[in-house]
Amino acid sequence: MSQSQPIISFKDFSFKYKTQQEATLKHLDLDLFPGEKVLILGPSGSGKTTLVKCINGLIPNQDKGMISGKCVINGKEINHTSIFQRGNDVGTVLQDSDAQFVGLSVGEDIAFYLENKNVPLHDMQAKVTKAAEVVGLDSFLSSLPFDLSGGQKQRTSIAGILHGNAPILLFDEPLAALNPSMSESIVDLIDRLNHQEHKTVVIVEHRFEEVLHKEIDKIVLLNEGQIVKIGKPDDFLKDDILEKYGIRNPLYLDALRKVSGNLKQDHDLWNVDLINPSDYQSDFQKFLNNRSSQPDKLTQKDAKGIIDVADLRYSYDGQHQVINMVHLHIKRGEKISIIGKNGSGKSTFAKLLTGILRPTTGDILELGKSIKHQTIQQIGQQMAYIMQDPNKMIVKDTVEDEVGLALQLRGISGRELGDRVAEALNVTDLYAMRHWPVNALSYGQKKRLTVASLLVLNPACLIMDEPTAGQDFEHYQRMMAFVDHVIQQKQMTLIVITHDMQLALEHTNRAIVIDQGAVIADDDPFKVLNDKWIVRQAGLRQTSIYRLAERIGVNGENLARASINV
Ligand SMILES: Nc1ncnc2c1ncn2[C@@H]1O[C@H](COP(=O)(O)OP(=O)(O)OP(=O)(O)O)[C@@H](O)[C@H]1O
Ligand SMILES: Nc1ncnc2c1ncn2[C@@H]1O[C@H](COP(=O)(O)OP(=O)(O)OP(=O)(O)O)[C@@H](O)[C@H]1O
Repeated sequence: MSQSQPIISFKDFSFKYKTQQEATLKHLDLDLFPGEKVLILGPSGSGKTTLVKCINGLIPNQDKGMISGKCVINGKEINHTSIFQRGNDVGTVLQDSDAQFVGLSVGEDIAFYLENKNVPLHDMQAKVTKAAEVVGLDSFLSSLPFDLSGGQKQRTSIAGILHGNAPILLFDEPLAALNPSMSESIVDLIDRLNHQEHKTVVIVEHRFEEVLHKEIDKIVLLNEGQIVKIGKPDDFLKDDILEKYGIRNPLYLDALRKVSGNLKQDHDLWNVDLINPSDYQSDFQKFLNNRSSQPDKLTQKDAKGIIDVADLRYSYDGQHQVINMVHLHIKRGEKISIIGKNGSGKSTFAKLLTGILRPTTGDILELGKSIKHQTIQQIGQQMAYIMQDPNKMIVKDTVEDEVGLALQLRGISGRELGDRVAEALNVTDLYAMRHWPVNALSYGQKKRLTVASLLVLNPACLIMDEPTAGQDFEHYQRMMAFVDHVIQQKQMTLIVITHDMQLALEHTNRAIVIDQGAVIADDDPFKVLNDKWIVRQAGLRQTSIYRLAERIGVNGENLARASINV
């Protein structure tokens, strides 16, 4: 790789948003060279997205503020380049794929990027079809954006940049909405664009283990708007620097550290396939001999049922069956993950449980009663649905008003209202902030607020859509410790919809796997991930711990259970 001229260069660069008192990026010095693949890591709020915006032109063209120092992208200073000119140098995939849709259909959206380059029509059709095939959306070319699942939208925006001419590609959390096996394919695809088309690639992603599926040239670690360290992945993995900054190491490295104490330093640590298994075999055998490989006793054996699904079917258009579930029984106190491919029907199922959608045929019994004749408010009283983005749920201006809203709508007032709001605020650790305006809360606090505003109703079940997506490890741990605490204190059932296999293993004791609307597995999550057929069929990923077990020659399910439960 020629290191003559950087393609992205920051020299003593600072940026302060117009509305902020202090600079968000401070005195950055960073050179990235043509053909490099770079990962930007850092805790939440460290300035990663702000850095991305400087590269793709949103700063200073859309987000105004004060710049000092110099930032040059492909030979042009950012102060003197419009956002359209920058589009020729930089292709971007954003975290919020809703915001990126410009076409009326998937095909139009992908084509939009080619139209700009005056591609002849027949070439364009072939290129659009090819791009859609690469991301597994060829049968969705005429679908409307609003008819797509979250992950399908994200795949469309990735397809859109495949045939552009921009030499720099930016990916801001590209994997957050993708099912695990698709995210592996996207990491492969990014690697091909980097190696075969010589694109310079900059990725921001919290799912570090999944990005490391292919080699990264350089990691830039940011904290509070400053660069803490630049280096190769192994420079970060051999000690605990990432954990210090709230970033989680790959699971297999955690296991190696727990079991063997010190890592053998002479290996490439970034890839589980490059470690030397014989170095670790006896340590792992000893470790497993000393530990139980039995699943946690399911304390819910005698618990009451709260959800019964009977011959449930749902279709949006009267033709395609999106949900097709024969039978499902869920008890009080269970902690369940719903996992499966993008578009398999997970969100549709959650919307049926909460009364947002109504079954085409069949029924759901909740606490023994059919939901057929219940209103959405009545169902919501027992089934609390927490969407992924708290900003889409909050309607009131202050914390206390938001939490009281659901009770007021049900005619509750006076002392009872005050007591129940105070209790929910206490459980969620928001009582001290009860008079705060909602917009002064951080993302994590807003998420807790959405939980509080549904907890006041004393629901039987908390249904959470990707509770930890887009959050760094520290926030992830805090969020899940909080959820575990609430569930236990209130004896509730937890249902999480997630693509995060680590979350399913660590915080749930039953995984329901959905494929094309049907349940194809329903078991202990450690067992589910040990079944290669299910993993492949449902687009899951075993996590690096199972691969480590395979290399060392021990049982993957036992190793994952023992090392995660240490
Ligand atoms: N449009 C904006 N106007 C004012 N301040 C902003 C704006 N966008 C971001 N900030 C501030 O800049 C800081 C860094 O935000 P940024 O989104 O760059 O962080 P991040 O590292 O990408 O975080 P995350 O991992 O949570 O996405 C935050 O403290 C935020 O308050
Ligand atoms: N409003 C809608 N109208 C028509 N079809 C829809 C609509 N919403 C979703 N679909 C389709 O229903 C299927 C299931 O979508 P759903 O959102 O339930 O999937 P999911 O498993 O939650 O996916 P993801 O993991 O990507 O969030 C998909 O094929 C999707 O295209």
